Amino acid sequence: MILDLDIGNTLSKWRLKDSVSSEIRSRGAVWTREEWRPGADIPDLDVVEAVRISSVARAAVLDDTVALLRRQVRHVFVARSLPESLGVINGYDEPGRLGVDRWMGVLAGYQLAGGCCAVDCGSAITIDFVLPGGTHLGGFIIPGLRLMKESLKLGTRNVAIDPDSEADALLEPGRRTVDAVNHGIYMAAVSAINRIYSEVCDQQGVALPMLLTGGDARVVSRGVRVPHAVWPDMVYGGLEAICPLTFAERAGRLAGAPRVPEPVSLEKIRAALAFSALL
Ligand SMILES: Nc1ncnc2c1ncn2[C@@H]1O[C@H](COP(=O)(O)OP(=O)(O)OP(=O)(O)O)[C@@H](O)[C@H]1O
Ligand SMILES: CC(C)(CO)[C@@H](O)C(=O)NCCC(=O)O
Ligand SMILES: [K+]
Repeated sequence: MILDLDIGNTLSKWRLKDSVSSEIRSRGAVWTREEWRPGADIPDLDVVEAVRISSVARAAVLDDTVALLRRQVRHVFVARSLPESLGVINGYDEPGRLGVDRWMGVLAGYQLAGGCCAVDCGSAITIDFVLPGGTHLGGFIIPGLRLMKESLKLGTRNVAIDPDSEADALLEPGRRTVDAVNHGIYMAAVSAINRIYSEVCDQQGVALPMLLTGGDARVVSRGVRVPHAVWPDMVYGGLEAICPLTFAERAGRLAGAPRVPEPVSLEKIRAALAFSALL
């Protein structure tokens, strides 16, 4: 079995992948904390022959995790943000400072779609761009839905947006605090994503497919007007691409990859942008 780990600021997500059939056998998430201890909600390491890790947690958390895993697993691969990988040139002035989860998303997106806009809706919402030739332009970082809500301190932090809510209902003015906050932060997130996408496609003169991932991807997806696909395993896709282990991975097949969405024409994007500029 291969253990893939995506250690975020809030949650550490894991999945177990069969190294022969490439099937995903199980998955889970635990709070990111001081030490990653096998327990009830963590897979049995005895069956694991290789681990691949993407971590944006503090260095000490990663070091402890790696030390613990190395005692029981032979191959432990830790992904890093590099100046160039798999034909993608990292757009950061200091490439190592780009969050490795973003780098994994960009590599997966490029492998699947060529140029694309990779959006990760987690603790933060990150919006990254890579052009068809492999130039990563950099991106945008805004607070995620939960962070936005917590920062308001209106006693609404425990009432999450119902992931099954209709996007249209979320766009109505709220008539109580919890709705005003939930609808407000939702609008802030989706309108930022729509606008940033249009601005960058306009600047670059190219209509790019959009891919969405992260804990809030499903609910955000309902409000994003730009054609896009949700790819829950996009960060894992980057790990598969950069450190292929199974037969399918070596052949370039990324687990759970969606169909590449067809972007609308650049003319339409520009027309929408020109219209918003008038408002
Ligand atoms: N069980 C859960 N616990 C906490 N957050 C959850 C849960 N389920 C969904 N979420 C949502 O997912 C978001 C967290 O995103 P994600 O799962 O991608 O991990 P993260 O560790 O916070 O992200 P990052 O990698 O950006 O640090 C939160 O904003 C929250 O709204
Ligand atoms: C932005 C987050 C928190 C998103 O998970 C992560 O990618 C990170 O810590 N990045 C480092 C800063 C940067 O990417 O510029
Ligand atoms: K993330």
